[in-house]
Amino acid sequence: MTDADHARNGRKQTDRKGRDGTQSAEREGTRLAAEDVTHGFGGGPIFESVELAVEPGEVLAVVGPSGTGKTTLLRLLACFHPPTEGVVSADGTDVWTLSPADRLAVRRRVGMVFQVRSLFSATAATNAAYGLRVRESWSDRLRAAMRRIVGRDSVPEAAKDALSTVGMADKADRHASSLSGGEAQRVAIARALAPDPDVLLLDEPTSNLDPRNTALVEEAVEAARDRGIGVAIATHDMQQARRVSDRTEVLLDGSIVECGPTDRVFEDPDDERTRQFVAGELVY
Ligand SMILES: Nc1ncnc2c1ncn2[C@@H]1O[C@H](COP(=O)(O)OP(=O)(O)OP(=O)(O)O)[C@@H](O)[C@H]1O
Repeated sequence: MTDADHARNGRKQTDRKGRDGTQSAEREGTRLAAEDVTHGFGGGPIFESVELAVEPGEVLAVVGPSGTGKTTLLRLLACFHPPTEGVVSADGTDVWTLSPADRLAVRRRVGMVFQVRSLFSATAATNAAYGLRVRESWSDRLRAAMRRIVGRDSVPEAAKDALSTVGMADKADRHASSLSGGEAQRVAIARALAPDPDVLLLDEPTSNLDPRNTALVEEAVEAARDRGIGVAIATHDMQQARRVSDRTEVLLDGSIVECGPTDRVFEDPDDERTRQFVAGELVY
């Protein structure tokens, strides 16, 4: 079965309605894929021949123990650097054959939230609006700078919406340094969501978060999917993968050992190592 077949089979049979009951706006989206990708850092490959695709309006979980290369894979999908071998493509085009300007345009359709929290020293609202500001033209940026100087700076609606999505609207004016770890992570997700990306890449978004913050982050993932965004979430938390994802890929021992609809991967895995990993019997 091809990866695209897995994608179609794996897509959950939920209707694509938003939390307010309205149908999400149809968007074309971007299909981001790793095609036969091998990557290493000079000392042999970390993983080999990885096939993976983030489909619009779908949540893909990439699961595996610590150190298997989940972060590396997300960074390759985010076009941070080229793979040692193979292709990272956006809608079928090898991103590393594009001009730097065209590749930047692809990168701007991708939001990434890193495992290490990385808010700027500013308010939650300013952080959430950051991605919008860097996409503005120079003249718009100049006007925004003038508004800040004269104290008439306003928070863009998209940043407010994104903060609402992660349940942080009431803390928009709080400085990043005063936020709890869970709140800061939710603002980081708002920052990635505000520019309305086609693809959202989340690296262990809830490691070290309490159940309430974890639930809010998972709700934001669902809201993103409802808007037609393709989400890839790297996690070592199998239960989280089961809760939020339509499709799961298991990265073990340097390759994808399992790929398919999440329910199937959990209930009837093809690979014995997946069964052991899911059952918590495989200890790394
Ligand atoms: N820039 C780098 N240079 C050299 N080795 C690296 C680099 N980045 C990652 N690695 C190595 O690649 C392997 C995979 O790391 P990666 O962070 O992708 O794994 P992971 O599955 O995301 O782990 P975790 O769940 O702990 O974050 C590790 O052995 C790591 O030490």
